[in-house]
Amino acid sequence: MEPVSAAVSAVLPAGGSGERLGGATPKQFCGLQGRPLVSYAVRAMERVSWISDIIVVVSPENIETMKSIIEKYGHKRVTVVKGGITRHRSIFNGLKVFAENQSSNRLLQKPEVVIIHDAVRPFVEEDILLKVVMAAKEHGAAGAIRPLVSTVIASGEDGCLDHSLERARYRASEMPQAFLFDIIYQAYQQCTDHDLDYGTECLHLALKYCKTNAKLVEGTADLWKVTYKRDLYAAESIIKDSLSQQICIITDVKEAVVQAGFLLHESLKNQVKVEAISISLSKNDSHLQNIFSGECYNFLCINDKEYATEEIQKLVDMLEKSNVPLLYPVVLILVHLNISENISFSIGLEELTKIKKFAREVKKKNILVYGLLIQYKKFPLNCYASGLPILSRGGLEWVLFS
Ligand SMILES: Nc1ccn([C@@H]2O[C@H](COP(=O)(O)OP(=O)(O)OP(=O)(O)O)[C@@H](O)[C@H]2O)c(=O)n1
Ligand SMILES: O=C(CO)[C@H](O)[C@H](O)COP(=O)(O)O
Repeated sequence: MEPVSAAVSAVLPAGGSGERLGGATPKQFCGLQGRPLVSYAVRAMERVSWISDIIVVVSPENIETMKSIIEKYGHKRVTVVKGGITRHRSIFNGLKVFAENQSSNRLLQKPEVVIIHDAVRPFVEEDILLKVVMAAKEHGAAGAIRPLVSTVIASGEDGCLDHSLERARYRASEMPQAFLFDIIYQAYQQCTDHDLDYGTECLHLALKYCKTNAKLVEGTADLWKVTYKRDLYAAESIIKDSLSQQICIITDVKEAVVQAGFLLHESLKNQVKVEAISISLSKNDSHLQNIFSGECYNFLCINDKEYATEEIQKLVDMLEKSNVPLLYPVVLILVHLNISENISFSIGLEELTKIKKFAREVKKKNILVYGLLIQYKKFPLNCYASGLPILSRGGLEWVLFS
């Protein structure tokens, strides 16, 4: 991705009470797949290397909750700031940490561009962040927009239709938005109490107080804001869907095994997102921990060892130690690679029975273990395994065995 030549930080307002969603827990702290909604938004920002500081603004009673979320999910570069009674007041508090010395927070380096993004919009990608930041650098302000779903109408005092807007001419203002820091900060400083208490649009403040016409950037459909209960269900389905599309390939250090990992990556990459190809299970501890905490639930463990159960046991132990919530089944595919010239598959019946027993055991913990035998040759071979499904692609031939 194109490097960003500006200091960029982000403010995530998360200080609301989620009245429209209802329930005792504000929506930003509701768990989706065991992880609070706000943590997804923080992670989306954190993954972007060119964002320096991430300010999360929460109501005073939720400061400790937010700090424990940061601790639990290992969030980095995050500062928690006390919110206000409205969204605009919360955002203003977030911006102040870059411009004014606060008693409870150290002064952070003022960015050239600041991103403002609701903490309840978890699916923001680097691509759209980059677009709004670049547009803000050029125009002073920018925000993501979407086509309107419904037509906007105005009702008269009698409760009857007064007029309706031509839908094609209007857009829904979404997030992320980005601003030259000085513009948005000056705008907030000039705001009236009425703006701070009733305003809903940051882009409008930049226009009203700094004469800055924001550039509007077409956003993706999943930038919508979790507002009602149904949105939580929708967000959870999107998360589940994306988890099922991610896979981590773990290989042994041997060249042929690593090569097979890359070949599998090649053949899988159009269908799934390959998170990482990690070499060696034991040596890459912290690398794997990151993958676990990034909530990858599918693993392909390739090796050519005769006793592969030990390898998969190691992975299960690491997974359990990582405390990743196993609410969603983890799928471990143990690939036994036969790179020898021997045509018959080299896994013994004893080892096979052991793997099957192991698979039955870990299934109780919501970990599903499957085994795959792959005959790895430069040319197609005849596979010998009666009654078992056989797939073949290029120099790989594989047989599902568990
Ligand atoms: N005093 C407030 C109010 C809102 N927000 C944040 O602004 C974002 C968008 O606001 P909205 O969806 O309206 O959240 P709530 O105010 O919590 O929802 P509701 O209007 O249904 O009460 C949310 O991340 C919310 O936590 C905030 O930081 N401080
Ligand atoms: O819609 C918006 C565009 O600026 C904001 O993202 C914000 O979510 C509006 O907040 P509220 O729902 O409280 O009016």
